[in-house]
Amino acid sequence: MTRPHVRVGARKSDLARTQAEWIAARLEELGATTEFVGVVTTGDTDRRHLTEIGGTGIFATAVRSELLEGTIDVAVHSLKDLPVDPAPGLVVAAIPAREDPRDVLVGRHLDELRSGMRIGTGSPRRVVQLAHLLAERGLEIEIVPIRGNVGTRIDLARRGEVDAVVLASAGLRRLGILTGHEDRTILAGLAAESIPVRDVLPAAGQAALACEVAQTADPELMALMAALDDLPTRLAVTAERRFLGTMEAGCLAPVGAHATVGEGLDLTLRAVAGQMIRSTSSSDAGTPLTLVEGDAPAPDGESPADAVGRAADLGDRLARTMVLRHPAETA
Ligand SMILES: NCc1[nH]cc(CCC(=O)O)c1CC(=O)O
Repeated sequence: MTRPHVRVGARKSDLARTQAEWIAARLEELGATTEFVGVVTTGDTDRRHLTEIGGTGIFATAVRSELLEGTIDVAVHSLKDLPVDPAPGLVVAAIPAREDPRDVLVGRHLDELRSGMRIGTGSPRRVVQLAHLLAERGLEIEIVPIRGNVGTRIDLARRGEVDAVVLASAGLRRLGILTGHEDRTILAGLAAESIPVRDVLPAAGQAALACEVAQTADPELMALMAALDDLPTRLAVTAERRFLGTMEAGCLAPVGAHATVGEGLDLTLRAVAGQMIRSTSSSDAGTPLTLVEGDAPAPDGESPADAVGRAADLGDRLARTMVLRHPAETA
């Protein structure tokens, strides 16, 4: 029998390529041969701020077209960058076990932050939660909009253009920049500290990968995908993404959502929504944050498909609670 050959496509950034290579390595362990196909996306060529380019899925769209055209067999995405609405003709066939879902402050440890410092982040979700956290600690810190890939953002802190930046732990770990399990550490010569999820909730799907294939993919490829799928991760991200979907919030909305999966696949979901901040100082953090939390215990003898349904219902239910409690526009 010949080994299946899988063309694995992703964006061309270092992180996207590393993630695709990780998936390719898993597929090779399962007996496949693989090749990497790099795809250039609008998000990579347009230097404007992401909130200005607008639209969701600017990173995913180009990679998805390659799938639909049949030039690649599997698209590897960061799940948090993948629009919640399914793409016609495509299916997320595998969600492997998630990495550390937390954000990391790079440049200063949390207790080294002082009024007058500047923190760089382009994410509205991070802005609203950091502003709130810093104001609570009596700090007046300017939050500066930045963007760029992981290396570019770390360099801003290294060169002192900002005192610290905020990055996803998962990206840093996948790139091998962050290692070890201490919450406070040194990374590439800079202070770094993982921010507890109770202080800054991650983006829905953060730290998880999504392997997307054509609905018409052959059974052999589908079997490989099934072997990569991790049910606890799928349940957690299903709850988080359904929350986002029901809120009608995109990946650029100031919304965080994080689900944990306990013994026997019991689920807990916590989510936060802020309001679009126009000012960028943490002293003006009068913007209300609304927090909601809910759980969905697993019944005995539940099938995996029913568990996914339960996760989706939890996300849906919590989003409805959020919409009732949260005052104004969140998108
Ligand atoms: N927004 C871009 C992006 N998309 C996925 C990751 C990293 C890892 C992940 O969440 O899977 C990052 C970088 C970051 O937010 O620092």
